[in-house]
Amino acid sequence: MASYKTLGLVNTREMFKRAINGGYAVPAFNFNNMEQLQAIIKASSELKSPVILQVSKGARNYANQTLLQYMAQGAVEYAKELGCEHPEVVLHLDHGDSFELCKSCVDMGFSSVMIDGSALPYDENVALTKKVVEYAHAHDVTVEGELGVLAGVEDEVVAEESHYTKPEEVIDFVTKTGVDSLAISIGTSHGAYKFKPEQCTRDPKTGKLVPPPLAFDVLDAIMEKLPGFPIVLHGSSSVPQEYVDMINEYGGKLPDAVGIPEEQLRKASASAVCKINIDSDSRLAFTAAVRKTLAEKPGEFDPRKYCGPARDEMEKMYKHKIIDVLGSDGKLAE
Ligand SMILES: O=C(CO)COP(=O)(O)O
Ligand SMILES: O=C[C@H](O)COP(=O)(O)O
Ligand SMILES: [Zn+2]
Ligand SMILES: [Zn+2]
Repeated sequence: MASYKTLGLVNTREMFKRAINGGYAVPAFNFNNMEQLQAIIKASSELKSPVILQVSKGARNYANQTLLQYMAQGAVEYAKELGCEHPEVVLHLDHGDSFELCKSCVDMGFSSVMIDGSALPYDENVALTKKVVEYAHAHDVTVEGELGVLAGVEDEVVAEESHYTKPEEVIDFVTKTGVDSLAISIGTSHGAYKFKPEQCTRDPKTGKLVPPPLAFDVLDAIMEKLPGFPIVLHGSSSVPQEYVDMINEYGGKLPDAVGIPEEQLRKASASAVCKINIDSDSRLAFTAAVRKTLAEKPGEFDPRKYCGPARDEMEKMYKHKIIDVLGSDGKLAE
């Protein structure tokens, strides 16, 4: 049993209050390996941004839960070495799917957990989320719940089955469960293929796919029901075309990958959306740099020689998100 406070981590409570009042969003970046974590901490520390380190169930299986916990603890110290006197780092469970998993993360020193009951019938989602909240709050750990279903590979939901969050449900859900933040569905989805080509139009000049806009009317209706309440957007990678092109140029095959235009994420960041989840863009940056390096230097077999450039590319991408999209640079409390 470890308390996140002894690990130097913080929960999301104050962080989200400031983000809503300040009109910006805190980046929630997933990590599965050392290079991603280094790039996230370097970007957020140098830019004096609060940051949420997200660990999925898949990440725990891939990297080992104990190792990840110590890595996050080490990340706080690394941030200090980089000149951040009081770093604000949250260690968050992404898409927790059971009470047991959430409990185990709380017990291991996570400062925030998501319980994703969005695919369950409404009453079961309420009951499960409430149970997690009761346990987590007893340890001062904050909880993210979810209403509405995202389309996407990870959710095993096809676009037609996704549905937007119902604004008429949000007050009841938040009141009954006691969650600290709410993930909503307004048209984002997980992965690098957020929209089918037939859902998009094509830019006549570039021939690139232009996705349909997010449902900002639904977001507005939710904000009206829950004034000042922290809202979370999942599936918010923009799938930068430069990475898709680079991957395809160096032997990859990502046809018609398309994400959320950054302009829309900027607009969301200025609203009550105070946490924006980005994972796929990091995978794309990493893969693009590795493919390029190995294609240009076929004799290379030292992983540092291709993971190093991949790490640099991710750091550049994270910095761009922080400065140009979410606006969380310079927002540490210190
Ligand atoms: O929502 C996410 C993690 O929970 C990540 O979304 P992306 O796949 O768009 O990066
Ligand atoms: O929600 C999806 C996140 O991008 C995590 O993905 P993962 O489950 O493959 O680790
Ligand atoms: Zn979900
Ligand atoms: Zn997600």
